[in-house]
Amino acid sequence: MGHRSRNKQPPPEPLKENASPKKPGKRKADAVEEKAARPAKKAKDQTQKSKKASKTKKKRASSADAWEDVEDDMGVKAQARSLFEDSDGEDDAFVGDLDEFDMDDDEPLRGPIQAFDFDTDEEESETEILGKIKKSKQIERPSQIIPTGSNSDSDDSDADSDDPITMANMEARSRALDAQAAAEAELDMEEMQAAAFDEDAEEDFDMDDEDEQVEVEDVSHLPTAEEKEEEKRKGGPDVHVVQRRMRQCVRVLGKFSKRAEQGRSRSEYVEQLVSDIASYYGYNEFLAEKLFQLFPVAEAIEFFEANEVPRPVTIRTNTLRTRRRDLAQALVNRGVNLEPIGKWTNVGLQVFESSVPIGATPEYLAGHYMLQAASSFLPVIALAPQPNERVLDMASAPGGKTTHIAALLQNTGVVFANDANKARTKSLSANVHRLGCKNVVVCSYDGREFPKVMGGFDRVLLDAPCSGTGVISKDSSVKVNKSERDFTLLAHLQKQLILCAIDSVSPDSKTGGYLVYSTCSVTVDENEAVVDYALKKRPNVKLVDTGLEFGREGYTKYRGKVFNPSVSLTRRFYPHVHNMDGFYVAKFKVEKRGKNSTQETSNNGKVDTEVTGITETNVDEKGEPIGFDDEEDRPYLEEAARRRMKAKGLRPPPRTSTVKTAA
Ligand SMILES: C[S@@+](CC[C@H](N)C(=O)[O-])C[C@H]1O[C@@H](n2cnc3c(N)ncnc32)[C@H](O)[C@@H]1O
Repeated sequence: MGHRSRNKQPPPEPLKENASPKKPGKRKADAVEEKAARPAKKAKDQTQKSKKASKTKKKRASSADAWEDVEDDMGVKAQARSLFEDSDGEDDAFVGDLDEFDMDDDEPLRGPIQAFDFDTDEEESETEILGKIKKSKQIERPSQIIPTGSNSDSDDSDADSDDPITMANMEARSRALDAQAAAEAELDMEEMQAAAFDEDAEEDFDMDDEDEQVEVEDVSHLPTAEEKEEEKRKGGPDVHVVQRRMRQCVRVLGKFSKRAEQGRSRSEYVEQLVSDIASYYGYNEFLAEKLFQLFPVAEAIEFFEANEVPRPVTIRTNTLRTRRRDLAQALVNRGVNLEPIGKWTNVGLQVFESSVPIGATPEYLAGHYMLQAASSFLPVIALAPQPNERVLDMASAPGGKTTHIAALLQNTGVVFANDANKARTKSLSANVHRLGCKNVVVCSYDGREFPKVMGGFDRVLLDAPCSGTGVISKDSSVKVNKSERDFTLLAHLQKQLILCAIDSVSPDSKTGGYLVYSTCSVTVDENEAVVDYALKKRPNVKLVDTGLEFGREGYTKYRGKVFNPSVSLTRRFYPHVHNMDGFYVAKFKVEKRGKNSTQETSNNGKVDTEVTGITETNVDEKGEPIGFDDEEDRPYLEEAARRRMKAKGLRPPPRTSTVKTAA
C-alpha cells in the first residue's frame, strides 16, 4: 500500500488535491488540516486566488465531515470485489448494504417529503422536470460529462453552516461542497501546471524557515544510486521528501534543458518519478510505469490522483419498469438527493446523498433501476440495438449491459447473455429477472466457442475480461496484482474473443451487422492493439464512429507501434478527464467476406477510401490462415485451463509448455 493510499493514517500534504472534481475524502480533509498546521510554504508567485484556495481548504476540512465516511466506506467495500471478473463494478444481484449513505449525524435526515408535480405534459423535457429536484448543471456547463457543481452559484457559507442537514438545505450544502472541491481542483491544476511550465519560476518555493530550506535542498537533486540504497535501507524515503521530489521531477521534465541537474538524463528523472509514484500511490513499479507512459507527465499525476477518489454513484433507470422522472420522484421521496447524469444519457441519475441504502430500496428490489457506473452505459449506447434484433452479449455477467440492451430492445427480439463463469450467471439471471427482461437467454460458454454455438447475430457486444486499470478507484488491488504476464495473457484472450465476436455477427443483417468491443482498462495492449489486430485478421470489418458525444480518440501510434488510422474512431474515457471510470469503446461494422469491398476509414473527419482485398477463404492479406496457430496458442490455452481448474478448487496438472512474455 502506498503512502497516499494508507487508510485512515494522517496523510501527508497531498501532491495535488482533488484532481477529480469531487467531494473531499477524509484523507484529503486531514491533509488540509495538517498543511495548515505546518509552516507555510508558498509558491513564489502566489496569487490572491491561491490564498483564497488555502482558506477554502481549511474551511472544507471542518465542513466536509458529514461526507467523509461515505467515501472511505465505499472504498473499503468496493475493494472486496473481484476485479478481474467484475471489473466495472455493476450490481451483482442484490446489493443490500450500501448503508454508507447513511448520514453520520446523530440527527436523522429530516424534512418534509418533497412532492413534485410530475403529471405535466409528456412532452415536457425530463431535464426540466428533474431540474425541480436539482437544477441540472449540464445545461449550464455542457462540457462536463458528470456534473461536479463547480459552476454552482451557492454561497460557500452553505457548506460551513452548523445548521442540521435537512431536506431543505441539503441541496445547497451539497452544491457548495462540490463547488469548493471543484474550485480547489482547478487551483491545484493551475499550481501543478505553473510548477511544471512556468519559465520564469527559478525556485519552486519561498523558504519560510530554515528547516524547510534544508528539506527542499535535500530533494532538489536526483538521488544517486548510493543515496537510493541508503534510502531503502532506512525503510524508504520520508513521504514529504517523495512528494517534493515528485513535484521537482514534474517541473524538471516540463523544461528539461533548463532545469535538469547537469549530467543527469531525462530517463533518470522519469525513472525516479515513476519509482516515487509507485511508492506514493502504492503501485507495483511495472504498472506505475505502464500507466505513466499513457500521458504527458503532469497529466499522469492527475490520472494517479483521480484513482484515489471514488467516482460518482450512478444508477440507470430501467425503462422496462418505469420512467426516469417517476424513479427520481420516488427516490427523492425516500430522501435521496440526485440529478440527471448529463445530456448524453436519458436514463442515468447521479446520486449525491441518500438517507436510505440505495441498493435496497423498494424501487431497487422492484427492478426500477440498476446500480451502474456511468462508463458502462457507453458501450450499449454505441451498440444501439434496434427492436426485434438478435443480440449476443458475449461476456455479460452480472448483466448491467445485458439488461440495458434488453430495455433498448423494449423486450422484443432476443439477447443471448453469455458468460464463461457459470457461478456469475446466477447474479446475471437474478438481475435479468429483477429488471423484468423477458427477451434474455442466459448461457455459459467460453466466448471462444462462438460462433460454433450460435452465430448470425445482428449485433454483438464484447465487454471483454480485462485488467481493470480503468477502475482502480473501485479496486485498488489492481495496483499490485497485475504483472506483465497478466497483460500478455489478457491481450491474447481478448484477441481470440474479438475474432469469435466478429465471426458471430451476421454481415447480412438488415438492421445491424455491428460489433462493439469495450474494456474497463486504459492500457493500449488491451484496447487499440486488440482492435488493430482484429482489423488485420478480419479484412471484412471496419471501424465506424461510436456515436458517443465525448471521449478521447484512440491512439493510432503508441511507443513505436503504428495502428490503422481508423483506430482514431475508437474512444477512450478517463477518470481525471471525464469523472468516470477509465473505459474504452470501439465499434465495428461487419461486412460480407469474399468480395472486394470499399472500406471507409474516417480519420478526424477525413474519409479515406481503400480497397481491402478480401479473399474467398479464411486467409489474411498475406494469404496466411486467419485464426490462431494452435501450437502458438497451446501454452495460453493450457494456462487458461489451469486457471479455471484453480478457480474451481482443483489442482491443475503440471505445465507442459510456458507462456512467453514480451522482453
Ligand atoms: C467486464 S466483465 C463483464 C461485465 C458485464 N458485461 C456487465 O456489464 O455486467 C467480463 C466478464 O467476462 C467473463 N469472461 C472471462 N473469460 C471469458 C470467456 N473466455 N468467455 C466469455 N466470458 C468470459 C467474466 O466471467 C466476466 O463476467
